Amino acid sequence: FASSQAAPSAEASTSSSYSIPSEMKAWTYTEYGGVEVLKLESNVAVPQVKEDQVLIKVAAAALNPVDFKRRLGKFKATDSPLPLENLTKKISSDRSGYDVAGVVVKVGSQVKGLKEGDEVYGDISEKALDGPKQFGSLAEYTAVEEKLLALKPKNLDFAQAASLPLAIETAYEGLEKAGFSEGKSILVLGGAGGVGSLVIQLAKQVFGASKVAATSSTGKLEFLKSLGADLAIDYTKENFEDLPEKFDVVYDTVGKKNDLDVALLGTELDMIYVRMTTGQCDRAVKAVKEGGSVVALTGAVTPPGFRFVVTSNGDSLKKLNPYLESGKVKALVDPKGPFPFDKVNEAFSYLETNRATGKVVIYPI
Ligand SMILES: NC(=O)C1=CN([C@@H]2O[C@H](COP(=O)(O)OP(=O)(O)OC[C@H]3O[C@@H](n4cnc5c(N)ncnc54)[C@H](OP(=O)(O)O)[C@@H]3O)[C@@H](O)[C@H]2O)C=CC1
Ligand SMILES: CC[C@H]1OC(C)=C(O)C1=O
Repeated sequence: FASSQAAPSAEASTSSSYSIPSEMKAWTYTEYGGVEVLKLESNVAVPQVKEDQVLIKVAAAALNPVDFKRRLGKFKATDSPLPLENLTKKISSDRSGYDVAGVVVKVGSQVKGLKEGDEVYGDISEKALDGPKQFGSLAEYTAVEEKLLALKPKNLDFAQAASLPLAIETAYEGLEKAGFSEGKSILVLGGAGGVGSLVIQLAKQVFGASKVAATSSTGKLEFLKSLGADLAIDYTKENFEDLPEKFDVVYDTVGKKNDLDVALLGTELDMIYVRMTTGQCDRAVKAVKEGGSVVALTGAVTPPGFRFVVTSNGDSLKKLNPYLESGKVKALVDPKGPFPFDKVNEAFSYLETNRATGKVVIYPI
């Protein structure tokens, strides 16, 4: 079968004391579309490790919106090719899943800092959109460059660890790019989501924010405060940009509203019309102080806002591990999960409601 993996050279990987199969169970899709194109296949090729990679026996994975956006074909221009099915129905690769936590079972010949048996976590694709790996973490095994991984925090189980990488690296990278620092104030749009819930915590616990405000719907306001938000704003009742207080940084994790949100909210039509006709970034720039920064993760960007795409980096996780191991920063697994491996389609259906609280995790695998 065709595969993006070059045939590993003899010295690409060392032998392993673990017995590793040639095929595995993995979630895959061979065409773009909704959750209905997702299939749990049992004859997917186990990825070969390159010299700088380790093979991980996956214990847990987490879902991110980029997974379903890719599956819908939103990024096909820069995406890796779809998996191929050959005559004997072998599937070349599996695709979904960036976040992984598991055990190293094989190391490439150039790997220096990891060994078999290490418990690790990370985001497996260095560039989320620019040629992401053709295989993903929603599988029994996955291959990842050593530089993208860190040892799992000792106090976290695999499900908690898997919930973190892409979201915490996005939160951290956005705060860094915004020049956020001690004594500054921040407004987090989408404070209850995977990224927003970590922006609140990092701003408070790692960067030393003077004030953290955040938005969510009515039922999640206390959750925002439990994360460290000093001010929880109910977006179904007030527009944050109308508040007199302005902030040094506004971190927008919401971007454009989608129809589904309107359907769910369903009340105060005027408020919804306002929200529907203006993206959050248009509004975010009205809440930032002169000379402040507006971080945008998705959708149209209004100056002085800027948008970036997360870069996976194990060193960021290593830097944040002490905050996780001390409990200052908490991993947040959405209480509707974790979802077992055979329920990934249900997990995606839930994530795609845009209502997840913290992270949607797949465990056990
Ligand atoms: N550029 C990049 O590198 C990255 C981009 N992203 C993008 O950022 C966005 C957020 O990602 P992620 O946090 O994982 O998403 P989630 O699926 O976790 O977001 C769900 C959360 O969004 C909240 N929410 C929805 N609408 C609003 C609103 N109008 N105001 C306030 N909160 C709202 C919901 O709270 P409630 O139920 O109260 O509405 C819910 O808790 C996605 O579009 C994702 O694609 C994510 C990571 C990296
Ligand atoms: C351009 C934003 C895009 O990149 C990631 C990782 C997402 O989740 C997006 O929407």
